[in-house]
Amino acid sequence: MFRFYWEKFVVPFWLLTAIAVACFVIASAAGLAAPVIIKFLIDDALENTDFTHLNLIVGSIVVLYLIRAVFYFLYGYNMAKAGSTMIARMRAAMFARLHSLDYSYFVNTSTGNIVSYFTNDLLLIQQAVTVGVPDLVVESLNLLAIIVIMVYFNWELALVTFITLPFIVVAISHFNRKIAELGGLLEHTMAKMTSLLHQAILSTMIVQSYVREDYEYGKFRHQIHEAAQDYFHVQRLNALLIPLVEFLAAIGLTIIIWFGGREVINGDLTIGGMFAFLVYIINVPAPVRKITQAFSSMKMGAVAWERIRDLDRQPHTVVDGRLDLDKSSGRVEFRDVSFRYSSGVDVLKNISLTAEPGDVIAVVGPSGAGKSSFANLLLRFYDPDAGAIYLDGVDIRSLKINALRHQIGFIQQNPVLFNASILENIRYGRPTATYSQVEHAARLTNAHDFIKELPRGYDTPVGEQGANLSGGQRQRIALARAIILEPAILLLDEPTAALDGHAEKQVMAAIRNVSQGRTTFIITHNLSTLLASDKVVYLSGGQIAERGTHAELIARGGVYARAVDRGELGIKG
Ligand SMILES: Nc1ncnc2c1ncn2[C@@H]1O[C@H](COP(=O)(O)OP(=O)(O)OP(=O)(O)O)[C@@H](O)[C@H]1O
Repeated sequence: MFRFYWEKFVVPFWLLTAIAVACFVIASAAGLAAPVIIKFLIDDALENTDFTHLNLIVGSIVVLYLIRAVFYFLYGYNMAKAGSTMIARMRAAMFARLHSLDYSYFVNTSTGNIVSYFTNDLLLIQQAVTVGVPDLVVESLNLLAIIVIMVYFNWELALVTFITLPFIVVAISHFNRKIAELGGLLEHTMAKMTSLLHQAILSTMIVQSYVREDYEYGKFRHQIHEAAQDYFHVQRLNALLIPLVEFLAAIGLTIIIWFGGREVINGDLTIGGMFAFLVYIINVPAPVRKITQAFSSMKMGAVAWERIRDLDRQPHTVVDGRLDLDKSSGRVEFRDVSFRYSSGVDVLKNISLTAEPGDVIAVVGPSGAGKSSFANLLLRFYDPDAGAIYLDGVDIRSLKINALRHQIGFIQQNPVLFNASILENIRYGRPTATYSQVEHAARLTNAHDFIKELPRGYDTPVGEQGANLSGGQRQRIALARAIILEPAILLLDEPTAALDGHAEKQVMAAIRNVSQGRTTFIITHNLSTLLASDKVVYLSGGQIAERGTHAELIARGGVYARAVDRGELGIKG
């Protein structure tokens, strides 16, 4: 646990933390000196009715507390600066790491978990470094100083007074351990709640259309109830802890009054000395409580860090290549490619296929045949288990992933648009594109006319997930976004499947425009596309069952023709 804080916090921010500790030592020394001055007040100034002495002592107390206030501020300032910089760096590194992870990680991990790394877990670490670590260091010093001063003043009284100290330590650590355990539960409940909330926001439309608001609310209410219970248990312990510690401290106080009183009566201790003792003992519970709280906060932070490190532990199955590729011709070859997801059977088996530059290849097949997996391999979201895919004769595993993906304009069934203007969405992959380049891309995809009609033209915000636009409009913007990169290859995964007849026609016209001169793989059920393709590849059970033009395949009367006949491929248009 300490290693984490040492490596991530103390070492990188050694100057800030050292200054902070120095400031604290000064502030603490000023605070601890006050009772000594009060002793002089009682024993000298009051005893001798010396007004000058009294004024001097009062003045010193004001100055001491001023010094304490200033240095406490400087201490808090430096700690906060180091803590917030550390968290900002961690957040940035985590975000960068997130985007470098294999696609399969996102398929297999719940979004709520990932969100919770960035929110709840980072918050726990933030609390640990900005409150826990400094408290542990400075309050330990504080406690040590109090003990040393008390022993120095009167070691016998100090020993008697400290009889209650072990009880205070045991009580506090017992309670804090329980609080930390419950805190862990609360953390878990909060992560589940974040996950539910995230899902609820994403699926509002489905929830409302299926009139399942009550059901969703019921699920959420259950989590709220659980979180409230956990929170209540934590607070109940906290509520019990403080009076208990205060009671134990009061016993310490009583001992001082009794034992110290006897010492004063016997003439072995001055009244001022006894008063100073009382002030110190009152100051003991706070550092003890803070030290044990700091321990549990640091423990929770270290556990959160372990959870976050899940991001670092993910293996890279898709390893980046070294070769750059400026402009591809668009010649793609699948050579004997087989692939399976981590668990399960081969979803693609011995796929061999060549696309010459400019070819339009339609990939068809029943649901589950492996069409999207075929696209995933070309984009290197996964790598084949056997065989290889070549671009311009180079194994794509040797290419830099970024260089490969720059050559491919990828369009999905439901395009993802960012909550920004149309302009920003179209030039997402090429932020330096000029307004006229954006407009040119939009004209090619038949999007310019409808964009011009919008109140703010290219500056119109598309809304969350592009909700301000129709499905066909979203798809044409996504096409413009792909085309502005001038990719050699277009990879279209059922681009019109979610559209009605009119929108489908508009998008298909746009696709015809932009596929000119580009190698195009289109997973489709659209008849006109099948008719216009150079080659139809019929996938079935992960294998290429047949290939040829649509007309050839129909004339052949094989599995493809029979599947079309039986309406199994859902071909329309
Ligand atoms: N991430 C995954 N992990 C495990 N299995 C998967 C994963 N994605 C897809 N599969 C399985 O791989 C097989 C092929 O899926 P794929 O999505 O490639 O089919 P498809 O032809 O595109 O289907 P559809 O037309 O329904 O979209 C299916 O059996 C599917 O269940």
